[in-house]
Amino acid sequence: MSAIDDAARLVSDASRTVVFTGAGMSAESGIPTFRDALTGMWAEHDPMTLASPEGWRSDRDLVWSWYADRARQVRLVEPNDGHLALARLAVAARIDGRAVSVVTQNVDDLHERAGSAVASHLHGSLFAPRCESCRRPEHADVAVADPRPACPLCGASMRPGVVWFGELLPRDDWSEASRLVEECDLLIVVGTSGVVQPAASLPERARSNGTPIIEVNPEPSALTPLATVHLEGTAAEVLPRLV
Ligand SMILES: CC(C)NC(=O)[C@H](Cc1c[nH]c2ccccc12)NC(=O)[C@H](CCCC/N=C(/NCCC(=O)O)S[C@H]1O[C@H](COP(=O)(O)OP(=O)(O)OC[C@H]2O[C@@H](n3cnc4c(N)ncnc43)[C@H](O)[C@@H]2O)[C@@H](O)[C@H]1O)NC(=O)OCc1ccccc1
Repeated sequence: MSAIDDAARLVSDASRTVVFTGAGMSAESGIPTFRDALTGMWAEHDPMTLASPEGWRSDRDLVWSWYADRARQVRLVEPNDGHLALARLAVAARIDGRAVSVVTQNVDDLHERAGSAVASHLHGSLFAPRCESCRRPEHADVAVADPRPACPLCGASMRPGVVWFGELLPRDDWSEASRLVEECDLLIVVGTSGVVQPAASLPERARSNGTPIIEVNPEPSALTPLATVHLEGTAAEVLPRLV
């Protein structure tokens, strides 16, 4: 039996599937992966600096503009066949009482725009700006505002609603993701290099529970050794073949 047949059987036998996605999931929509995020005018910046509290404190305008640029980019693209296949998988599963939950590291809204209910945005969202002081949330449209807006309530600066390196993950999203992975009977890992913690510990937890893992990635990743089945291909090519 081929790897795709093995994977398709695991998918059809599972009753509680979790799909854990990274930047590779959105690559075919035209959103560069994190490692390639710095193309064009941002090429001269270090992502870890831009995506950190230190980077923010040293240049709020630069960091805000980077995120506003990324939010505008996401609004210009569409979910790809991989996103659409996952939404279909969840609908098909729900019909016969099974569950498919999406846990993502991505800060774009392409899963939602494809029709998936995202159970957990581990690293926040480009479209959830909030006040850096009173934490007052603002409308998604504020995320693409340039220049950087102030909080209408306390006058402090708005900040992107993402999780920066060195920041704790949103408690509810982390506990929901941990619960779903603990209880799942299949984990599908799509388009992640598996190097960012604590997110990358979730597949390790599934593996230690003996849960089968399907990995979809054109390259080997840090998570490939954990995979029961590694499907060497892209999200938009492979996922439709699992539905
Ligand atoms: C780099 C790493 C070593 N550093 C960390 O993990 C740090 C520090 C750390 C904590 N614990 C540790 C333990 C050990 C070592 C380090 C640490 N973690 C943190 O800081 C976390 C917060 C991490 C969250 C950071 N925010 C992001 N994003 C939001 C912002 C933004 O987006 O700007 S992370 C960001 O990068 C990550 C990128 O990874 P991937 O998604 O995997 O993307 P990547 O580009 O790497 O890979 C793409 C993959 O797709 C594949 N691919 C490409 N095309 C396709 C395709 N078409 N189809 C399928 N696959 C494809 C490629 O082959 C590749 O494999 C994503 O998670 C993304 O969200 N906070 C924290 O732990 O707080 C408490 C604490 C605090 C201080 C000290 C200790 C503890």
